Amino acid sequence: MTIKKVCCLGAGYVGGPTCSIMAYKCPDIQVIVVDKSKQRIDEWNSDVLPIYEPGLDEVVKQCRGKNLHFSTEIETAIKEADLIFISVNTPTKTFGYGKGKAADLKYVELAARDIVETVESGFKIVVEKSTVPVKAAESISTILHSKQKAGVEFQVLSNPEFLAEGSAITDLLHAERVLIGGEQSPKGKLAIGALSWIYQHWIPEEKILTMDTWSSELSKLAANAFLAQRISSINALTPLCEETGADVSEVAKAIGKDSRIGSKFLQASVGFGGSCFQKDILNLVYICESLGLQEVAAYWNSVIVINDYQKRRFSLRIVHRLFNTVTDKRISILGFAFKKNTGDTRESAAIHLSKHLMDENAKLAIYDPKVDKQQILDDLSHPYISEDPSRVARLVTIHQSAYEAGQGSHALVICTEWDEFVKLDFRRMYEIMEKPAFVFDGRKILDHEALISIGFEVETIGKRFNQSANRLDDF
Ligand SMILES: NC(=O)C1=CN([C@@H]2O[C@H](COP(=O)(O)OP(=O)(O)OC[C@H]3O[C@@H](n4cnc5c(N)ncnc54)[C@H](O)[C@@H]3O)[C@@H](O)[C@H]2O)C=CC1
Ligand SMILES: O=C(O)[C@H]1O[C@H](OP(=O)(O)OP(=O)(O)OC[C@H]2O[C@@H](n3ccc(=O)[nH]c3=O)[C@H](O)[C@@H]2O)[C@H](O)[C@@H](O)[C@@H]1O
Repeated sequence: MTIKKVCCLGAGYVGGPTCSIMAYKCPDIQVIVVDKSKQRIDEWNSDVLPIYEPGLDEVVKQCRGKNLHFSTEIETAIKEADLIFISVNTPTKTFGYGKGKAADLKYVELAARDIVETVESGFKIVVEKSTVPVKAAESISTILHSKQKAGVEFQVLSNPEFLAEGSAITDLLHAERVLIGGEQSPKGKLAIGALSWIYQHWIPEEKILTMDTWSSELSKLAANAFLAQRISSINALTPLCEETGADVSEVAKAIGKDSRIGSKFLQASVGFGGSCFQKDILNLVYICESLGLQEVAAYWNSVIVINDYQKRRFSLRIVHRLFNTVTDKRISILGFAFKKNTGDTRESAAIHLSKHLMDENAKLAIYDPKVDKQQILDDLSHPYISEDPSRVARLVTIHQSAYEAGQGSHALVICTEWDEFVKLDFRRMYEIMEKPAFVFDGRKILDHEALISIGFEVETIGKRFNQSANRLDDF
């Protein structure tokens, strides 16, 4: 079967970049990305794309209007497409059964209903790109088949996405693997073959793994759980390092040399953020609990427990080192995105850190090179973060540069590993700060010895400086 038109429901961090690369690599296919949000589609059609992702602008500019289109005409796009990706959001439920853990499949289900109500004829392949609980494809399939019109046939595939924000374009162009799960029937295999054919435009065939739908769905949750587990494992060693005088970077280097462990994803930090790790692990925990697998649920939940502990611990350390009070002290938060090279703040450690410091009445001067002012204010005004949003207006200011944020502050707190923070002129920064001037490096990116020689008091993750231990004793 030949695919001529592809449509994607959801023009977000996954739908947008994935379809842009698909259009770029498959000039013989028309790709239409649709979204319910007119504002988001308008932005995709403008010069300032709704998401920041290195390399994305160039790809979009090259294909947009040729074989890549962004539209709110959802029905038309669904009707005309041979293959439909569902790439909508699957947030953690905030109400009812499974509140705080289970994935909210409302948007996936609504997308499936949009499809079944719109399609009038032909064989349509529906591809679950969103990250979903195991057996979600089965639910989508049930919805599609329950209202299917005569002359219409659906096949549902699972094709989870493994891109990471900030490197999405490289990840998509050079994917280590593409996973396609589907029914092991002749029609299922036909659909798998059709989706595989699209990817084969740029991904070597041996990197395209095909399997049953449930294994594919579980593999996505498992991959994120394993990645997050590595971060929590290295972070769990950081308090030990700080207590004993060991250096977590040395420990990471030593263990990473063992090829069975490997060196990637061992960067200790203030805690992982992002829209998916926590959400997907909570989802896994919920599935385990629903199946009565309490020990397994507790095992995966501990990854989140350590992450929360790490964020809280770092905030406490800031308060402790600033002589146990930060009330009315100006603290510069450098970086608000959950990692560098993205403007995404979802579940960013900076939000939680800011909350803890606001609870202590600190005045926060925040700077991030890619996050909008309004986004920061919205994040901090969220009811989960500030019971009283007027506190945000009183305590938070947003700045245009690190120096502007640093002016008159008692401490710099590095929350995101932006390259520009490494290149700051710290002598200049030292001059404009209150004394003693503190640096809390939550990302371990700065030259700490150089900072100490300038006169800074330095704290970082997983390493104790003798100087700070002495000062703590003095206090
Ligand atoms: N953000 C990431 O880096 C990754 C995300 N994922 C998964 O991909 C899925 C999407 O994530 P994001 O792109 O980050 O979400 P997002 O929130 O950026 O985008 C989702 C979009 O879907 C739209 N939408 C919702 N229902 C719709 C419908 N019925 N028709 C058309 N549009 C609809 C929303 O308006 C929104 O713009 C999630 O399941 C996530 O877990 C997977 C891998 C990476
Ligand atoms: O399902 C998803 O959404 C995606 O989730 C992650 O991608 P992403 O969250 O975009 O970014 P990561 O690079 O994984 O970083 C996540 C968080 O962990 C932190 N991190 C990462 C690596 C590390 O060694 N230490 C560390 O603290 C980052 O700073 C960031 O806050 C996975 O890496 C992707 O494969 C997956 O597709």
